[in-house]
Amino acid sequence: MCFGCSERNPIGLKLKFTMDGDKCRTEFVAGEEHQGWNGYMHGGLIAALMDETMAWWLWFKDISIMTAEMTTRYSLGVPVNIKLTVESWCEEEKRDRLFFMAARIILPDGKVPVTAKAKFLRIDPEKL
Ligand SMILES: CCCCCCCCCC(=O)SCCNC(=O)CCNC(=O)[C@H](O)C(C)(C)COP(=O)(O)OP(=O)(O)OC[C@H]1O[C@@H](n2cnc3c(N)ncnc32)[C@H](O)[C@@H]1OP(=O)(O)O
Repeated sequence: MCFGCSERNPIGLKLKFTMDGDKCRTEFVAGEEHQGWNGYMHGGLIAALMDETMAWWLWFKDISIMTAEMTTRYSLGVPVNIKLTVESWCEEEKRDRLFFMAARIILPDGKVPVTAKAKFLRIDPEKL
């Protein structure tokens, strides 16, 4: 019952993903229950949105992974109650095992308040 994408997780984000060319995308509207500071989305949840969108890029290609490392750059606050677009893509792959991924959040006016980079390692799907 994934916190990011399961329809059955009662407190989950219930994200749905699509692949468009080399990008994986989802949309999300944060509510007041997702706030940190008043009116702004909690940074940990922003990271979760991006982690999940990068993981799904790999999942669409049938690659089972774990996040091994992630860096998030918060340049602007992310307001609640507006539609966010989250995009991810793969920047590099090493030995068919280590995937260098990137993601960004896009606001309705085109501003990019947060970007992330992460390393994902392929794991044996039987271990999931
Ligand atoms: C339906 C779809 C649902 C999708 C849901 C996705 C959920 C979102 C994704 C997540 O949030 S996953 C949860 C958060 N992540 C974790 O809990 C991961 C915890 N860590 C682990 O399980 C292991 O450390 C890991 C699987 C990442 C790696 O363990 P391994 O035993 O497979 O690897 P090992 O430590 O032996 O390292 C293998 C190689 O990778 C290298 N490596 C490990 N960590 C690295 C790193 N951070 N950066 C670069 N290289 C790294 C390591 O040096 C080594 O290089 P060599 O092969 O050359 O020796």
